[in-house]
Parts: sequence; structure tokens; C-alpha cells
Amino acid sequence: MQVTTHLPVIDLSSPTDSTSNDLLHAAREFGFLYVRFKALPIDAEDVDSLFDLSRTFFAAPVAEKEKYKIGPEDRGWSAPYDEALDEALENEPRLQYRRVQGSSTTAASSVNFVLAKRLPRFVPTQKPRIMPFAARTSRCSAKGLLPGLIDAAMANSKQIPFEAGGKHFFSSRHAQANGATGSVLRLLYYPSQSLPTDKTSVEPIRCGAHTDFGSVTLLFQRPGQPGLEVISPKGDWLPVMVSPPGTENDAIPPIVVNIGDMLQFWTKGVLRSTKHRVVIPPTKLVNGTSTTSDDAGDGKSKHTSGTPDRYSVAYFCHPAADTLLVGVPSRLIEEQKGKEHQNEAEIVTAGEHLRRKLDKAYGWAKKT
Ligand SMILES: O=C(O)CCC(=O)C(=O)O
Ligand SMILES: [Fe+2]
Repeated sequence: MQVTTHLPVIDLSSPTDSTSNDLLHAAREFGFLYVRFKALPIDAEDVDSLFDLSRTFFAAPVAEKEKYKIGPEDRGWSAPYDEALDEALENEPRLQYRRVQGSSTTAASSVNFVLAKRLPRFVPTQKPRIMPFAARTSRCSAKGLLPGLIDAAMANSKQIPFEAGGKHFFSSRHAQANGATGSVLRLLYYPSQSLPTDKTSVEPIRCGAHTDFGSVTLLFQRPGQPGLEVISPKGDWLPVMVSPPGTENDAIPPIVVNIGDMLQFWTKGVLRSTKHRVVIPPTKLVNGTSTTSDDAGDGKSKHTSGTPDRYSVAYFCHPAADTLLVGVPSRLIEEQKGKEHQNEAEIVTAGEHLRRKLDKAYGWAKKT
């Protein structure tokens, strides 16, 4: 069976008004889209080096990684099952749903970097490789990508008044000059898991269903390492191919870009922060028996009798921490019937929203 994708692939080589409208449409319909790499000022070699670095880091002994254990400031290493993302399961007793393999928790080991600031000591020699990548990713996600293009699209249709920020409403709130943000570059590693013959006893979820906390996420994936799924409006889980049709020969797979909670709040739900998860990919992909899938394997990922390893890199883009997540003063937004309308008591800043989500995911509030 051919795995097809329902998400649009948008080429940003030379964006026009119609590109920003396409992007706005995708953000409204799906909350997810692909952006072709060749359009972005990021080198394929930088992406490859970052994945090399990721492999080196995660291969280090646990005792070494423990030295950089993640804390409430959201920087550092998380062990598999440290993070619980599926809030639908939050009523389960804490100890049953944290640190236990299960659908709410993340089976990935991950490490978060502070951009342009303190890099963990385990990568001092990698600084020249990471920093340009992080800086470029940060620039293109905040300016060239969604916030900037959404500004352009909003300006095309229903202009945000000049005094309220005009056509720079979103991008200016992501400018570094406007203060600290929760933006973070995260390397993720889902180790290979062996599959018992009785498949019904296997929990197929590698990362529990969740929405992303920030404004925009950029996700880099590797050929032969599928598993990401997004939920459809009807509630079905749909696979997100690594290399959708037409991109198979690109230097690296297109970047998956998705809307996070903050853009959903800002737009009263006009833009969708869509639930997604990572699953153990179907057996036909794991065993490489499929010849029709884009993800039939490149020989790079480890195919054991179980699941392949999966490495991914996510850049979570956030606006300045003190940004109020209130509806954008645009007719497009104000005409909304308030589907995702927040009442005054619920209005939070970007920093507060991130704090609440992290405290839940890691149980920080209980620990401190
Ligand atoms: O590893 C992935 O592909 C997705 C991870 C993810 O959704 C997240 O960390 O928010
Ligand atoms: Fe996510």
C-alpha cells in the first residue's frame, strides 16, 4: 500500500503573495505543512552534521548524559519516559504514567539547547557547527517562515491596524530585541525497540499525543525513519511521510512545519495547533519489505528484529516570554465566533503557557 500524505508541500524559494496565502491556508486547514529545504538558507551539510552530533551524544554512557539532566529551565538531557505529553491520561496516578513505558510518555532520549547562549559542555568542540545552524533555523522560523509569512498573508487579506503592529505583528514579537523567549533546539533519539512476537502486548506509541507549546515548530527527519502522525479533523491518525511525492531527490527531506498553541491562542483558533504523536512505524516499513513507501529505508537506520532507531531534530520557536496571548486585532480573527476564545481569566503570557506545560510534562511543580 502506498503511504500518501495529505499535507501540502510549500516551496519557499521565491515567496509571493500566493505563497503566503497557500501557507495560511495550510495553517488553517491542517496546522501542518512541509517546507522544501532548498528554499531555506540552511545547508544540507549542516543538518547532516547535526544528526551526526546527535548520534555521538546519545551513544555516550548514561552517566555522562546524567551530568546534563534537564531542569525546570528546559535545557539539557531527558531520559526516555521522563516526559509525559499526553494530557488525556493525566488523571492516571502520576507514578503510573511517568517513567513507565506507555502512550503518554516519550520513549525518546532528548537534549535541548539554549540558542546563542550557554551550550552544554559535552559539545564545546561542536559549537562552530551548531551555532550557525541554530541561528539560521531561528531566523528562518521567526522571520522567513510562519510569523513573517503569516504577517504577509494577513496584510494581504485583513490588515492588522498599523498602530497594533501592522504587517510586522507576528515577526516583531519574535525579534530577539523584544526579550527572552522559550525557543529551543531539541535533538531527539528514539532507540530501537524489539518487538515481541505477540504484537498486541507492544505499546506502539513512541511519543504521546500532544500539541506543541510555542508558536511554530520546525521538524527535521531522516530518510528511513518514519513514525510521525497527525490527527485529522475526524480524529483519525494519519502518517506524515518523511519524503512526500516530488521531494524524494531533495538533498534532505523537507522540513515539517507546524503551528503551536501560541499561534492558536493569538488567532482564536483560526490557525490550528494540531495534535500529533510518534508511533512505531508499520512492520512493512520496519522490515524494509515495502517497495512502495518513501520510507523503505536507506540502510542508515538500524533495522533490528524490532523497530528502527529514529532521530529527529525539532526547533521550537516561541515569541518573547512576556507576550500576551490575546486575539490579534484583525478582522479575520475578530470575525471568529470565538471557537477557541479565551476569557479574560485564562489569558496568559507566552512564558506562563510554557511554564504550565513544562510543569505538567515533567512534574516540576511537584518536585520543587
Ligand atoms: O520526534 C518527532 O518526530 C516529533 C517530536 C515531537 O512532536 C515533539 O518533541 O514535540
Ligand atoms: Fe511535538
